[in-house]
Amino acid sequence: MRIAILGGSFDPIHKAHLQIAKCARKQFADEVWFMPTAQTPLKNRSLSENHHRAAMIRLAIAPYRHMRLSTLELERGGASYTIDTVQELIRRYPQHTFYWLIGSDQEAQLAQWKDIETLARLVSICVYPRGDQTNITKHDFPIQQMTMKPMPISSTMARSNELSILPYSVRRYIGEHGLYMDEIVSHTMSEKRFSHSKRVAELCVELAAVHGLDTRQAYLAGILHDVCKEWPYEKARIWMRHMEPQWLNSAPAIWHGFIASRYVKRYYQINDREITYAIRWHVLGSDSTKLAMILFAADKLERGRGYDSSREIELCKHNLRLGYQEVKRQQQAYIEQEHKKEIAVHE
Ligand SMILES: Nc1ncnc2c1ncn2[C@@H]1O[C@H](COP(=O)(O)OP(=O)(O)OP(=O)(O)O)[C@@H](O)[C@H]1O
Ligand SMILES: O=C(O)c1ccc[n+]([C@@H]2O[C@H](COP(=O)([O-])O)[C@@H](O)[C@H]2O)c1
Repeated sequence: MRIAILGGSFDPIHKAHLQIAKCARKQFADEVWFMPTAQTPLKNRSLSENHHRAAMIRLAIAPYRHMRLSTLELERGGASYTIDTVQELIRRYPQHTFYWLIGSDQEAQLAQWKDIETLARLVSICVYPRGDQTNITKHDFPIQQMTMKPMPISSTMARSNELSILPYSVRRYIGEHGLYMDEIVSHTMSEKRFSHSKRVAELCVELAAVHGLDTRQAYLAGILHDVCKEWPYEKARIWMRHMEPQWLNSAPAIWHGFIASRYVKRYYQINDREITYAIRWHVLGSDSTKLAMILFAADKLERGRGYDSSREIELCKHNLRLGYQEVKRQQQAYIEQEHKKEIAVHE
């Protein structure tokens, strides 16, 4: 059989990866195998855990009969040099002919690949166009230029909050496991607010650990709680009108909790009700769940707020309900004051 291999970090797999595989299948290959790297040579970024990247590939290729996942490089570990992989594939499957698929950004780097000339003798290297890149690099070895309608997308874009470039199943997986959330959230807000969100998430984890709660849930609630806070007023109003009409006449300063609880569910596929409930009530406060009390308190008490909150933090650790009530009492006056100001501005 003719087997086309698409190697990559797949952190995460996106729609252009699938498109390359579909084109290869249509153009010449009997099967396309996805080969996630353990460590990608020529890239320094540390990758998400192997099992997550492999699971997302499995989900993305599930609808396609001629696509498979190979975990050969993940199992081998270390730097994933393609020459080592191809030699191993030929040894294991002498009956097959192998082709190596790359995007045109990789073509420009081929001269730096380990033993590239030997590699080019063992497999046909097939280059798919990427974005609007049209330069064709000259090589001393043969390259097949393939055709595909260019798709200017990347895993980096997905990790920067452009989740529509991912198959739906992969989006769901990311939400379910809270992958990339720091990086994604950092692209939705100012640096200052992101630093605040990080500190809230860390304090949520600290308090959750003391009270025996799931620290992963606590971290996600903290990092996501302000994800809609910097939305423009008109955009926030549209969401409130459609999703939360009963709160539309409340102060806009308190909307972002309601909006974020809906938004993280819809856009990030965070379906964990503990998390969405805590986010929903982080501005007004709710003592219905421990996580909601923790997030409310951590938002006000995180250590970068510019005042000494150590007494209240200790109180929250010692007795969460008492700590929460104390913070709520201190915040009540502030919220009422903000409410009055907002009404005055928008009347
Ligand atoms: N939009 C695209 N068009 C064509 N080829 C692509 C595209 N995206 C990725 N590829 C190719 O798929 C292979 C695997 O890519 P990889 O998993 O590193 O994704 P990536 O989007 O480049 O990731 P990152 O943004 O993290 O660098 C590489 O050969 C790459 O050139
Ligand atoms: O073998 C090499 O020297 C080599 C150098 C750079 C990249 N590669 C392979 O190219 C594929 C795409 O890499 P990347 O950086 O786009 O994730 C992946 O399978 C890498 O192992 C291989």
